[in-house]
Amino acid sequence: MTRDVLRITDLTRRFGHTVANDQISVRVRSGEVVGLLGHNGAGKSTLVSQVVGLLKPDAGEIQVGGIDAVQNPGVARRYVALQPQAQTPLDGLTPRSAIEIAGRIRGLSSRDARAAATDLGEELDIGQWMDQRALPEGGGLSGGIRRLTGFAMAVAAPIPLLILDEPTNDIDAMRRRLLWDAVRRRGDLGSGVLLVTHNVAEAERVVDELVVLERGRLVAQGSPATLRGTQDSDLRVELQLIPDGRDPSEEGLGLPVRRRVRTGRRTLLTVEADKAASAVAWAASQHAGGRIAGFSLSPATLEDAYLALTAPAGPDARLTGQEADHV
Ligand SMILES: Nc1ncnc2c1ncn2[C@@H]1O[C@H](COP(=O)(O)OP(=O)(O)OP(=O)(O)O)[C@@H](O)[C@H]1O
Repeated sequence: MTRDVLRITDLTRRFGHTVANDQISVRVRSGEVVGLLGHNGAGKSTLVSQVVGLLKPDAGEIQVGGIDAVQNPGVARRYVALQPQAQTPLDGLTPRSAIEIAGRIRGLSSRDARAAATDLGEELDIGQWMDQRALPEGGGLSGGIRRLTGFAMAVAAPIPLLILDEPTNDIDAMRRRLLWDAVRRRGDLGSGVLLVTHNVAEAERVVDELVVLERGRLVAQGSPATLRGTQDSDLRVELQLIPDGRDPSEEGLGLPVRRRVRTGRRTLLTVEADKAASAVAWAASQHAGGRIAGFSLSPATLEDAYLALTAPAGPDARLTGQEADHV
């Protein structure tokens, strides 16, 4: 039976006049990967810092593995492993020794810690750097290898709750894929995973649930399919706008559009599959008339929905949100 390894209820934290977390409720069950999304300053790190006892909430509750983490942060901390957003300090250590130390701190025997380090070196394809020493000021090991070592340290021993804060920063595309697989595997092995990321497109493939924060508030929560808010058959028409930035879709296409999101010189239109032919015909005529620079058709993605959910308000907004239902 799955159980909650993290239960956050009405969590509120202020810094002066800034409400960094405003009555946020989130749960993570064992075996579940929950993505925490939000733009810079949305309140993600503030939430994580409170879960691991680095900050005290102004109000609300945090339970980690059934322990009250606000009243007993030291006890709750035993149930959590955190890979922080900042690089883990490694100077003077090799990845192998750092991972072994992390495993020993988490209660593994020296033999099991050695085996865990070797296995993680293979899983993340960092075997060739495992015995290379990290030197001061970023010497000895690249940022990506340091980041992967930080991940391996967090997962060196099984843990009920794993918190990963931007684990894919600095990592090349091939190893990023290995890392996402490794994250999913930790969930499948029974950990609850809270994954803080900006990488919506890649996270979509590994998360069970998503929580979206925007300026301290929880603005959406649910499975990727729910948040996409569209049918699987829906399609996305992407318009590349001409340099003067005019968007002819603002004047209407003459057909229903589920969602319209503008980012810079790009507009993303989500349309039902049976309207795709009309939408493409419209886009082709706009292109032929020189009113757009180009267009493409592809499946609707979670990223489009995320951009719409977190669109800034106001007349100067560069994004147009979900209220643009029919254009
Ligand atoms: N120690 C602090 N003192 C004052 N304000 C703070 C402090 N920590 C965070 N804030 C403010 O709280 C808000 C949320 O910040 P937080 O770091 O939690 O966002 P975030 O979603 O983690 O951002 P990022 O993606 O950039 O890491 C921001 O407005 C930030 O300026």
